Amino acid sequence: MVEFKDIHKRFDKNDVLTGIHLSIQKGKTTAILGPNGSGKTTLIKILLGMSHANKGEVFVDESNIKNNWSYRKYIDYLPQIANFPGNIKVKEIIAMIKDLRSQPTRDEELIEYFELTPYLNIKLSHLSGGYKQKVNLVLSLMFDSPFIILDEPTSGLDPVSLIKLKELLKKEQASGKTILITSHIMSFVEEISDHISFILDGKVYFDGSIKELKSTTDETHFEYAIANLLKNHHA
Ligand SMILES: Nc1ncnc2c1ncn2[C@@H]1O[C@H](COP(=O)(O)OP(=O)(O)OP(=O)(O)O)[C@@H](O)[C@H]1O
Repeated sequence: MVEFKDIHKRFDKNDVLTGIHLSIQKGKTTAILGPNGSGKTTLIKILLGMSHANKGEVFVDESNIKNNWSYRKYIDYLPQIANFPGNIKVKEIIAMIKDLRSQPTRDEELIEYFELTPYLNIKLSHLSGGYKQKVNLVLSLMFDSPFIILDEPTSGLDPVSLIKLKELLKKEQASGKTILITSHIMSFVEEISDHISFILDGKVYFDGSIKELKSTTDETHFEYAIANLLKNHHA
């Protein structure tokens, strides 16, 4: 569904991505993992056209994104940091985002699901980090698109909300959606991902299933398998 071919990205003298080759399969959940600053968000932004690669190409459904941006309306995107103006109320930001894309939405269902009804008249700047993230999730998922990209969706969520998010994503998976996530919460990644792509030093260092990762690293625990990748790389 998505093919990254030899993606290079530099910020000044910082070579962040130095030849990323990666496929994202339709109907599967892929986790892009890697240490802080390894370029996960940058790669997502390149896919969304929010950042441009210095070299390389991205194909969505075999079409080069340079020539065709229409795929973006089939993507729901949760940014790592959503910068919404603080003086806007929750219900107002939801209405504004709805207006931007005149498509059917399931905002009411999601507001109820994340128990946001009592917060609809509260200004965004008055919300706690976890509630801001829940609003962010409603805004990102309300269009019910077939491809979901979630950059650190677990950020700030308490254990109950995290379970709710996992259950929601499992429903999305069952309905055949393609999901791309980044997260540093390994238990979350292990529970919902079919495929792991681990970025290190600008390249894809491991690409495969969790089972393959465990057998490659000879570790039975996912978190240790990831740590093992890093340890062996730096050994
Ligand atoms: N607009 C920018 N200008 C300059 N440098 C940038 C810019 N965006 C990202 N970078 C740099 O690119 C590198 C990769 O950043 P990115 O946010 O993609 O990493 P990440 O893997 O998502 O990190 P994290 O796990 O901490 O969220 C970092 O060194 C970051 O400082």
